[in-house]
Amino acid sequence: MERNTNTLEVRNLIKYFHDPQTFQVIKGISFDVKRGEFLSIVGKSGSGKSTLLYVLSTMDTDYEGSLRVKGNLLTGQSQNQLATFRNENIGFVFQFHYLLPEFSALQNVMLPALKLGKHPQEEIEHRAYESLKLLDLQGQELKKANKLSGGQQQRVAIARALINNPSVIMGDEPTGNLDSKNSQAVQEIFRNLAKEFGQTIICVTHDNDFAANTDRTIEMADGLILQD
Ligand SMILES: Nc1ncnc2c1ncn2[C@@H]1O[C@H](COP(=O)(O)OP(=O)(O)OP(=O)(O)O)[C@@H](O)[C@H]1O
Repeated sequence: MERNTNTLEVRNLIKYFHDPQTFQVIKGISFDVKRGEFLSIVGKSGSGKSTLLYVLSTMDTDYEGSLRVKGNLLTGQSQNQLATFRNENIGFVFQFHYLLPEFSALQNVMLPALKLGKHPQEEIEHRAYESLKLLDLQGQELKKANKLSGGQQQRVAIARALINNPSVIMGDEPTGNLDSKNSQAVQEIFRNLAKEFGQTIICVTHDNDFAANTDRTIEMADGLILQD
């Protein structure tokens, strides 16, 4: 697949919240994200970044406009179809990693692939080891998640996001909980994934250094794109 194909296409996206009064939180935005692009989304608190990411991730389906990922029109698909699509194509990394604390790093990473149910357990385990190795977590595989450092836990969360080999990785403040050294390590990992494997990375961040490290930054203000 060529690098200048679009992984993501957003057209005339509008979203309302109705709590307590109806207001337009996303006011009609359109953009494309290319394969292998590392994109950051920045903007003041309340500008609509997380809301946008929820729509892009297909978790929020209550919007107007259209969303295509890898050429598939996702707007209007059923929750079941979207869940399958997400599991196969989109990886998530959050500020708080939501690992299962009593499960090992390896088990945490294997879970999304077991859930997908497309491959035998031994193959999934092998891929989980590979994924953890890629994130420099060799030797930590069998430790319980709650026995790992914050930076290690976040890298386990990234390994988990990678296990199904998603075309798109989305992060909501993925380094928000890390010190600058660990944050830089995570940025480096994302950059390499984009460059080497052509994965498309989209991260909401408050961190200007993080944004400066990405290929492209979309700045949101009041539900619109202020700068791209
Ligand atoms: N579920 C909801 N119901 C009603 N209003 C909401 C809901 N979620 C968010 N909002 C409002 O929508 C606006 C955009 O919120 P959003 O979380 O997208 O902003 P953000 O740019 O991600 O902010 P931050 O940087 O603080 O995380 C805010 O005014 C917020 O109060």
